[in-house]
Amino acid sequence: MKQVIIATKNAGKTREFQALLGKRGVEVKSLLDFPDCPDVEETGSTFAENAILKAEAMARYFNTMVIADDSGLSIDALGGRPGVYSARYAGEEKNDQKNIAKVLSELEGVPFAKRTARFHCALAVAAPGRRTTVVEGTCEGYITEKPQGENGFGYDPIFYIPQKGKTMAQLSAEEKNQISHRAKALEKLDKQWDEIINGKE
Ligand SMILES: O=P(O)(O)OP(=O)(O)OP(=O)(O)OC[C@H]1O[C@@H](n2cnc3c(O)ncnc32)[C@H](O)[C@@H]1O
Ligand SMILES: [Mg+2]
Repeated sequence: MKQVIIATKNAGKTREFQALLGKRGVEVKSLLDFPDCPDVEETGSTFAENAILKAEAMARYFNTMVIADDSGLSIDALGGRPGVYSARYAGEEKNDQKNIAKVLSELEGVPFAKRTARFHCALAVAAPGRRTTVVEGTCEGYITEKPQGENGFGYDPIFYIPQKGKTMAQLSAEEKNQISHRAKALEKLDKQWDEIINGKE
């Protein structure tokens, strides 16, 4: 089975890529399999910039093709925050519960109709000697008033999807992988998948 390195240290993302790419006949390694690999500073101001930074740094480090995911939540009533700061919104320790608590307190008193938000995912594919490609996907929803559901990771317990009548964390992994920002971005790579995997320009 062909292997692909996903340049992420996030266990939740890693599980989703294992399912999403498993379906495409690809085995996923993440940076959790390479504990010595360096951290890449996410200094970009967009998801795409950060995905490119992570993908290109890790493609150089491993000297092979890698895919990086930079993602996050944009809340309209907060002017798009937490945005590219989603992972570390409540501090450098990247604590999901604290991030959720901060968002909920900032949204206190905002009525449901004004709690619109979207998840973004930018995927960058980088390989030595090849042009880096970026694709993006989004998923629309509303921020709830309290967390609900145990599945997924990050902000999933407070992200309500009207079409499902559930939060992202109340969906099964399979259901999330049909509608998520990550799944949507990955679908955009499907046309070039053969080239990506086989390393053709
Ligand atoms: O940079 P890597 O190592 O990939 O891991 P990270 O967790 O730091 O990842 P990002 O920099 O892309 O930040 C993404 C954050 O956005 C949130 N997020 C992204 N995708 C999500 C999803 O599918 N469900 C819930 N929250 C998500 C979550 O808080 C993530 O930590
Ligand atoms: Mg990160």
